[in-house]
Amino acid sequence: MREIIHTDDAPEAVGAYSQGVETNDLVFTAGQIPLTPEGDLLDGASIDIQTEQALENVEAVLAESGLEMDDVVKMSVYLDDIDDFDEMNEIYETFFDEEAPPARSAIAVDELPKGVGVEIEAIATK
Ligand SMILES: C=C(N)C(=O)O
Repeated sequence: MREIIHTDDAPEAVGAYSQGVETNDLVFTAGQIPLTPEGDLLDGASIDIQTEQALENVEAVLAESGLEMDDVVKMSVYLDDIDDFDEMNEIYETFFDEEAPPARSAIAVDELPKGVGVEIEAIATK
């Protein structure tokens, strides 16, 4: 089983990908950038605002599958600038149970789509 997830509560894809894909037991979100569901790109915003929007988008895609952030098993965070790591973490941690957050990778990359500062994706279990 492979089911495409789509919700108006997360932004439309900016390329040839689905907002999320559901399999029997797992939900994979696309990398979410700080783009609002209405299509406003927050590329000039501070990294905490960008992180919050990206995570709200992840949350919305998961919600379409009936899942919550506590169902996430692995997060991947891509930063345009590793100096944003601490500021990203301050917002990031507010989205999860502080005793049992998911596994995570946080990686600085050369560039991100649309010139944003952060892109975040999740793998969640049903
Ligand atoms: C933003 C993306 N997830 C992409 O371009 O693949």
